Amino acid sequence: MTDRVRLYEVGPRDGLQNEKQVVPTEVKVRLIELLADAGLKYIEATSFVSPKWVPQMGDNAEVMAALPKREGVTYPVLTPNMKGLEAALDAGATEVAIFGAASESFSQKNINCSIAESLDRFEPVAKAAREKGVAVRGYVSCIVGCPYEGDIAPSAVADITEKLLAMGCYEVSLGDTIGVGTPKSTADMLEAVLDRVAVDKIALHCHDTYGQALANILTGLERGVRVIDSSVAGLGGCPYAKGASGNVATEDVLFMLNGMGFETGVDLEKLVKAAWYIADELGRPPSSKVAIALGRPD
Ligand SMILES: CC(C)(COP(=O)([O-])OP(=O)([O-])OC[C@H]1O[C@@H](n2cnc3c(N)ncnc32)[C@H](O)[C@@H]1OP(=O)([O-])[O-])[C@@H](O)C(=O)NCCC(=O)NCCSC(=O)C[C@@](C)(O)CC(=O)[O-]
Repeated sequence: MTDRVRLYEVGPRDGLQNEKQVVPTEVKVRLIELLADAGLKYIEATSFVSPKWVPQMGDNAEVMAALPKREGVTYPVLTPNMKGLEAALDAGATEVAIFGAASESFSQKNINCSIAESLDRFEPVAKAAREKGVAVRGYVSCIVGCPYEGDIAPSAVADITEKLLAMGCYEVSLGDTIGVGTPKSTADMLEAVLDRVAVDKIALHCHDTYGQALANILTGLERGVRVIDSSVAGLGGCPYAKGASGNVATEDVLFMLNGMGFETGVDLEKLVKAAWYIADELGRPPSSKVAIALGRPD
């Protein structure tokens, strides 16, 4: 049996949230269509956060209303609190994500509360979502380094991961928000987490700021991680983490997984088409090696 990896596409949300220029709703929706055409089954579509904090996601309800209806495709959205959850449910979300951090300072900057307060906010969100049959994913930011505090203790990542799972998250995505991880720090962090949590509950979410993402993902794959977050064309960055530019590009991850014989169900050629589409819309080339190497499709 071929080993499967689930690619969880974050381009339309994590990828675009930091864009300074307004990206029209129809461009976001067309991107999502192209990603679904490429075979991606999890496409994080938008976030229900404060439009004052992240204006680019202010068209969340419009994006949700225009999503392509595709069998077997899930469009998760971020919901930091009950207000976000209610709006997401009204917009028809079937999967939501709560997002915490292993760093106190990052938690304050990103969601305006401490880690403990964030968990108090997430608890009712997770409960209400699950009561409505809506799946809940968890995120932990700053798994190896924080833009404000520097190195993060692996035990802090394990602590919050356990708490998010205890709240009913079906999996927790571990985010190297500013891409400072290396295979050594990623391995140390994973060792602490996997000591307490089953590997099939864990996803990796690597930013490629320092060119380490593929190596860090490989470190995760070698330890049994089989869900990888990535962003088409290498779009991305968190507005509350200076230097967080560039999620690992989905097409770079896919090229590696194909070469290693992993099954993903994603078509590289169609994915590269999506990468060039959004790059052209943003007026700059994709920041992924693979999209550049394969070139703009005819
Ligand atoms: C969390 C809050 C809302 C707290 O923000 P707050 O100011 O503490 O919230 P509040 O409850 O005091 O409300 C203040 C105002 O915001 C409104 N409000 C309150 N909640 C919502 C909501 N859900 N949707 C829309 N509006 C909302 C609320 O109605 C009120 O409006 P006002 O009365 O002033 O007009 C704020 O800090 C926020 O929106 N932060 C943005 C966080 C964010 O989106 N960050 C980027 C995503 S995380 C990420 O990228 C990392 C990740 C996941 O990819 C993994 C990784 O790479 O590490």
